Amino acid sequence: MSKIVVVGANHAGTACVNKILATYGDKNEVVVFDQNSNISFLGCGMALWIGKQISGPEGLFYASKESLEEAGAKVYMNSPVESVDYDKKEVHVLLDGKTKHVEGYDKLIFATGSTPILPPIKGAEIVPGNREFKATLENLQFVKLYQNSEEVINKLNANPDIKRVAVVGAGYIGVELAEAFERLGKEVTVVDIVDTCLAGYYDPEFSNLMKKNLEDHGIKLAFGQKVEAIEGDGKVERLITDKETFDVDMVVLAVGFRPNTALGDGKIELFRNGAFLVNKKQETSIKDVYAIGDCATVYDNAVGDTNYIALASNAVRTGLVAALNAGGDGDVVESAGVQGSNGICIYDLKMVSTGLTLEKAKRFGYNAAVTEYTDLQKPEFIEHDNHEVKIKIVYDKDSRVILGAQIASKEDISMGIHLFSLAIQEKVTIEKLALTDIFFLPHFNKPYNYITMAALSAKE
Ligand SMILES: Cc1cc2nc3c(=O)[nH]c(=O)nc-3n(C[C@H](O)[C@H](O)[C@H](O)COP(=O)(O)OP(=O)(O)OC[C@H]3O[C@@H](n4cnc5c(N)ncnc54)[C@H](O)[C@@H]3O)c2cc1C
Ligand SMILES: NC(=O)C1=CN([C@@H]2O[C@H](COP(=O)(O)OP(=O)(O)OC[C@H]3O[C@@H](n4cnc5c(N)ncnc54)[C@H](O)[C@@H]3O)[C@@H](O)[C@H]2O)C=CC1
Repeated sequence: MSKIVVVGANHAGTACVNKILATYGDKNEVVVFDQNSNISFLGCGMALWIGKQISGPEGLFYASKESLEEAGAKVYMNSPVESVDYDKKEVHVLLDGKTKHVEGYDKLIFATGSTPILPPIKGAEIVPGNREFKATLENLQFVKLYQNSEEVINKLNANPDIKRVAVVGAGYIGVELAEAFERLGKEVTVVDIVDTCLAGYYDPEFSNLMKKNLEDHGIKLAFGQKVEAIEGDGKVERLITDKETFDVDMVVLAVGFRPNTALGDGKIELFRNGAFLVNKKQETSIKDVYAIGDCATVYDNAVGDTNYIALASNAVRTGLVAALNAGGDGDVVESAGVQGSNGICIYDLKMVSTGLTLEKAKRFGYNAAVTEYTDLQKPEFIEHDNHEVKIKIVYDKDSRVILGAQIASKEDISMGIHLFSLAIQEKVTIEKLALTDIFFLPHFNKPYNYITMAALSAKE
C-alpha cells in the first residue's frame, strides 16, 4: 500500500482524491491537508450570490471533509502545509493552525491553486500572514474564497452607505461582479488597464458587444486607465488612476490569478509565470511529485505548447489524470491537453470562446485568418425566441487547422463551443468542418446553420 499526500482540496484536489479512491479502492492511503475551513466552493456562483440571483451559498459546495472521508481519505482542514522535505519525502504541516506535524509520503500531489494578483497600487496591501486575502484598507476586497464573498455581502448588508463600487479588472470576475453590484442598485465603475473588456478571451468586435451591454445597464467603463492609488482614512474613499479620480465606497480587485507554488521552494522547475511545470502525466520535475489545477501548467493544443490557464474545468481534469497516474501500479494516462474553453453570461448576453483569438494567434506566430458569420439561430418563420448569433472562427492559413472560435448571442449557444474545442484538440481543418454533419430541426437551428456557413465562407 502506498501513501499519497494531497495538498489542497478544492476543485483539483477533490477531483483527484475522489478518483484515486474510486478507481484504486484500498490500494492507497490518501491523506489530505487544506488550509481553508471549507472546500469545493464554486467561485462561479459568487456573482450570482452577491447579485441575489440565487437565494444563498448552500448549493455552491459539492464536497466536504465528511464526503472525502466517506470515500476513504483522511482529511485535515485548517491545516496549512508549511514546507516539504523532498529528500526525506515528508510534508510539514501546522495541524489546526496550531500543532506542528510531519507526514511522510510515497507520492505527493500539489493542488494548492492560485491567489489573486495584487498589482502595484499604492494603498493596496494584504494584511501580512493573512490567508484570506484581507486588505489593510477597509472595503478594499479581493475575491477568491467563500469567505471573501461572504464578507462583501455582509458589508453591503450592514452599510447601505456603500453606494459606489469600483471593480478593477474587466476580465471574467470583474465583468460578472459589475453586473452583480449593478443588480443591487450600486453605481458601478469598471477600470481596466487595457482599452476593452475580456481581452484575453475575445477579439474587439466581441468585447465591444459586452462593453455596450455593460454601458446599456448604466455601468461606467474606465478602460485604458492604470490604477495608481486607492486612498481613504482607514477605509476606501478614492480610486486614483493615471487619468481620473473616482470617489468610491468599495473597491474590488480582480486582475487575474497567480499560481500558488511557494512549497516548491526553488526545487521544482517552474513555468515563466511561476506555475509548477508539469508534463502530460501531471508530473513535476521531482519524481513522485505531481501538480494539478491552478498551481500547474497545462498543455495548450491551440498553441501546441505548455501554457497557464486557470479554470475550474482544467483543475478537475488535471486532477483526474494525476489520480490515474499516481494511484495505480505504473499506470500511464496522458492529458489530452486543453483549449481554454470558457463562457460568460451577463444579463442576457451569452458569449463563449475556445482556443486563440485572432490577435493571440498572430502573437503566437500563426499565419492566421478568420471567417465570420451572423444569422438567426432558427429559420425566419420561427417568430419567437429567435435571436441573432455572431460567430468567428480563427484558423491557420497554411495548415488550414482551426485555432479558435468565438460565439455571441442572446440564445444559449454554449454547447456549440464544445464542437470547436474538440476540433482544435483533434486538429480539424476549416474545410473538414464545412462538410461536418450538423443536424437540422427548425426548433433548434437552420439547415444552413451559422457554423457550416462560417466554415463555407472561409476565403483565404
Ligand atoms: C469569482 C470566481 C469565479 C470563477 N468562475 C469560474 C468559472 O465560471 N469557470 C471556471 O472554469 N473557473 C472559474 N473560476 C476559476 C476557478 O475557481 C479556479 O480555476 C479553480 O478554483 C482552481 O481550482 P484549484 O483546486 O486548482 O485551486 P484553488 O481553488 O485555488 O484551491 C487551492 C486549494 O489549496 C489550498 N491550499 C493552498 N495552499 C495550501 C497549503 N500550503 N497547505 C494546505 N492547503 C493549501 C487552498 O486552501 C485551496 O482549498 C472562478 C474563480 C473565481 C474566484
Ligand atoms: N466564466 C468563467 O469561466 C470564469 C473564469 N474565471 C477564471 O478565473 C481566473 C481569474 O479571473 P480574473 O481575475 O477575472 O482574470 P482575467 O484574466 O479574466 O482578467 C484580468 C483582467 O485584469 C486586467 N488587468 C490586469 N492588470 C491590471 C491592472 N494592474 N489594472 C487594471 N486592470 C488590470 C486585464 O487586462 C484583464 O482584463 C481567470 O483564469 C478566469 O478565466 C473567473 C471567473 C469566471
